[in-house]
Amino acid sequence: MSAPFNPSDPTDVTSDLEIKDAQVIFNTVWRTLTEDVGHEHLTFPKELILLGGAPGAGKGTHTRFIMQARGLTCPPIVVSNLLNTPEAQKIKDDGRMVGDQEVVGIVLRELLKEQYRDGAVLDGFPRTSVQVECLKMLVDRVVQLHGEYADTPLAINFRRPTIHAMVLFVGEKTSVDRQLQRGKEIEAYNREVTETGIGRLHEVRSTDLDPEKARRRYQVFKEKTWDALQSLKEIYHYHFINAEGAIDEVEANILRELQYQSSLELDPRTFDRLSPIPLAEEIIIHARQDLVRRLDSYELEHSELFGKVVELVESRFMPIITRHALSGRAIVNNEDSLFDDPLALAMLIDIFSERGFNACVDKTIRKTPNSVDLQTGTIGFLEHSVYRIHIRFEGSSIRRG
Ligand SMILES: Nc1ncnc2c1ncn2[C@@H]1O[C@H](COP(=O)(O)OP(=O)(O)O)[C@@H](O)[C@H]1O
Repeated sequence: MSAPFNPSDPTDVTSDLEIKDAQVIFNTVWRTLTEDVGHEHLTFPKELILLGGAPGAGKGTHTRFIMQARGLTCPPIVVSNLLNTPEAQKIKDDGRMVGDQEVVGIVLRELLKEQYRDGAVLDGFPRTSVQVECLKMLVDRVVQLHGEYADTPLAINFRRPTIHAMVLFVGEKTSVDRQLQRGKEIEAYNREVTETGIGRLHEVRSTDLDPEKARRRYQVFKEKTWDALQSLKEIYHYHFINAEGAIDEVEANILRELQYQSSLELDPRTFDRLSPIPLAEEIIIHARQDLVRRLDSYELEHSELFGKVVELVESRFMPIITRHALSGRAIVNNEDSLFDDPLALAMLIDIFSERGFNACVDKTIRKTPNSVDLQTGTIGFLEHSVYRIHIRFEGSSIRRG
């Protein structure tokens, strides 16, 4: 799945040395994990959403929204919260980055948890080009496991992984302003907790309180993380989000990016099975032209029947529908034998569509007893069809004078 390193490619920012580092780190982490949990428990999420962006870009703010959009209910994995040893804490306080081996080890172990089987959001990984290389190696291994377990009872735990990289972009000024704003918000919140004794104190990053440190964090992001995130573009579904705007604008940008992409996400066998069924957006493209063609063919080829259906709509349906003009909903029952011809029903639906109504028909068979065999006691029934037609349209918004 990962592209081989190509030194002549200017977009390939990873050096040979970093790849070697990554290989050593990844192999060490993978070996330890395999020894600890066993090969058949190396079950990683089916979907990984990698959330990247400058500090203050809004990763934390938008995580819940992104998870809802993807139907994920497990908690997000905030990588910096996992790095909570005293040494890591000191490094974070200085606005620097924790070592790759520690990060990769912790992240991979976390991803094995059952709750992330369908998908996980990783906030803040990968942050360096070595971490990107480790991620690629992880994905390659997971694809390999998918192949190994394909025709076994464990296949469902080893589905082909889908990787989305979502990068929220903001410039330095916004990044620094928002980090400091977050610092102020957390301080105000903590003051309230102290005064009222209600709630739990939140951790304040020292970089969120000091403009110089906040700027340094942004610089570290630009120098180490930005290119690493860019390199994900070549290999995974990459979503670049302009996150400079207001929260609802950013959410709209995210939603636009995360449109359903089943051809890329589903297992190829599942996709093949579903592909004969057209997508909704495909069938609506020519819907209007198709309707016009059908109506003209009714007029030209079945004018007598068409005339009768139009006449029936006018005399029997419209008076009832008109009475429901406020609500925009009417149900009309009809037992006319005209509709025993399926073409008449098709005409009815098309006539309503052309005039701006939505009609849908429910057919039931009504049985009326009409004879009894006195010898056997068997009752004979007369059957006839009843059509219940549900009509919807945009009702009047003016309800009172
Ligand atoms: N689009 C936005 N407009 C205004 N403020 C925002 C926006 N996105 C995030 N914020 C604010 O910026 C601060 C940092 O956001 P956060 O989500 O913690 O960033 P990150 O997780 O990327 O470091 C928070 O105070 C948050 O309320």
